[in-house]
Amino acid sequence: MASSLKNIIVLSGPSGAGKSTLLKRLFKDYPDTFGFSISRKCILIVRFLMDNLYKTHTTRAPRPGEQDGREYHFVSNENFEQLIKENAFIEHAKFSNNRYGTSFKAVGDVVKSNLKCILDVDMQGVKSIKNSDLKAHYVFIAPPSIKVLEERLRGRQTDSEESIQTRLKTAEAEIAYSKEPSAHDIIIINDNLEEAYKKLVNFILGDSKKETQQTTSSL
Ligand SMILES: Nc1ncnc2c1ncn2[C@@H]1O[C@H](COP(=O)(O)OP(=O)(O)OP(=O)(O)O)[C@@H](O)[C@H]1O
Repeated sequence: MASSLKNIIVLSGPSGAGKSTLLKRLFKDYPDTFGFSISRKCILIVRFLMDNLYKTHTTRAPRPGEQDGREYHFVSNENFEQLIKENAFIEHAKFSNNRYGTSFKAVGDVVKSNLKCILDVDMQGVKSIKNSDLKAHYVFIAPPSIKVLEERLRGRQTDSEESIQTRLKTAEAEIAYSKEPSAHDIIIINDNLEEAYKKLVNFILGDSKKETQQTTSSL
C-alpha cells in the first residue's frame, strides 16, 4: 500500500456522484493547498470523460498567449505517438481532431514539489494508475443509489438522454468494481453533502490512518 503521506489522491466514481461538487468546495476552502494550473503544479485534475481542460500534453497548436510547458506541453503528432509507445500517459484521448494526454511524469513532478495531486479519473484511469509506480490513495465517491444518481444526472441538465443512459450503464460497472476488495482505500457515499465533504477532507488532509468504510447505500 502507498506511504501514509497522501500526496497523490485518485478520486473516481460514477458520473453524477458529485466529484466536481466536492472538489470545487475543497479548492475553495483550501485555496493555498490546491490550485488548477499546470504551471503551479499544486494539483492536477484529470477529467477523463468530461473535458480536456487539465490534460498536460496536446497536439493542438498553442493559442495566442499560451506557452509551452505552462498551459500544456505542445507536442507534434509524432511526439505524441512516441509518448504513447513509451507508456508515458496515464490516459489520452482525442477531441476535435486534437489529442490530449496526461503524463505520469506530470504527476511525479507535483509530488516532487511536495504538493498534493488529485487525479479525478474514470475506472480505466484507476486501473492504469494501479499498474504504475505511482504511490496513490484511492477514493471512490458513490451515490446513495442508482435512482438518486439518475435524478442528479437529470437534475443538472447538462446531459442528453443518450448520455444519461451511457453514464448509468458505466456507473454499474464502476460500482461493481468498487466492491472488489482493495479497489479503493475509502468509499464515500455522497448522500448528505456536508458529511461526504467532511469525510473527503479528513481523508485527504486529516490523519493518515487507512479507512475503509462499508457502504450503507442501496447499491
Ligand atoms: N450530496 C448531494 N446531494 C444532492 N445533490 C448533489 C449532491 N452532490 C452533488 N449533487 C448534484 O448532483 C449533480 C452531479 O454532481 P457533479 O456534477 O458534481 O457530479 P460528478 O461526479 O462530478 O459528475 P461528472 O463525472 O459527470 O463530472 C450536480 O447537479 C450536483 O449539484
